[in-house]
Amino acid sequence: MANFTLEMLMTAAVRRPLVAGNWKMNGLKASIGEIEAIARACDDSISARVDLLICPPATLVALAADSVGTSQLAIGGQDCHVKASGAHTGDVSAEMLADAGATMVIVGHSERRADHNESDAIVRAKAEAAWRSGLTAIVCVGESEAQRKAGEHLDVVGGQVTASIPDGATPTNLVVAYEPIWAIGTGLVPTPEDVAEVHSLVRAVLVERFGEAGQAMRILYGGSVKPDNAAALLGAANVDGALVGGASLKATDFLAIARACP
Ligand SMILES: O=C(CO)COP(=O)(O)O
Repeated sequence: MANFTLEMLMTAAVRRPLVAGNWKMNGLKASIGEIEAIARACDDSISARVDLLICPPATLVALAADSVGTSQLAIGGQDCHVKASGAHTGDVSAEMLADAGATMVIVGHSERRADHNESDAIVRAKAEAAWRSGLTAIVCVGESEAQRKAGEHLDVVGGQVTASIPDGATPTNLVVAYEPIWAIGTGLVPTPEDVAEVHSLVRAVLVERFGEAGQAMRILYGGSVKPDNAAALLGAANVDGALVGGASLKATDFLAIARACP
């Protein structure tokens, strides 16, 4: 029991929360003021305990990275190609995102898996591409509503974590985001107990594969996180931050979620 308590204290100290905003296909140059407002707020007490990241559309990554300057707000991409360059019209590589000033990239978001037929193997290759360019990969996993109703959520998420994360993951180059598909953009949220159940499973899979390093890897929750439910969701066991969609488009809402980190 004493060991267990010590371990929990140590891991709590190691895992600094990350609150990340995924702007999806939203945002024009005129929206950069929201990112600047978040960057300014980063200079206060928030940045002392929480890492903040905004992933704008690819068209705004360079502008956003320039705008945040030396503040503590990081800028990321929402997807990357598996290759660094080549004949892939319309795609963006991890190398290009890094060149534009990004330090992280989301891979395997359920909208990419659904809209672009991305398999676990492709997501894994994208995470490797991210690492080759020095980016941290935020690997997304999550079950559908039908899978949840059938009681398959743990099997589905465990399988995705195993198959989507490459060998060589570390607490620095990998973040996992659990985003139940049925909670994205719907206003439906799992209970903190339901979130803790899945995050504990993800933690166990990471520790089994990566040993002690798995204890230090961050696992974010995403899906209808708002200022009024953030404290409860972020307080659940093994939740190390949030991946926020709609509520990240407004600096005030995003910052309220960041401040709700325990
Ligand atoms: O998909 C999400 C973040 O990647 C979650 O989106 P919402 O916060 O809008 O539900």
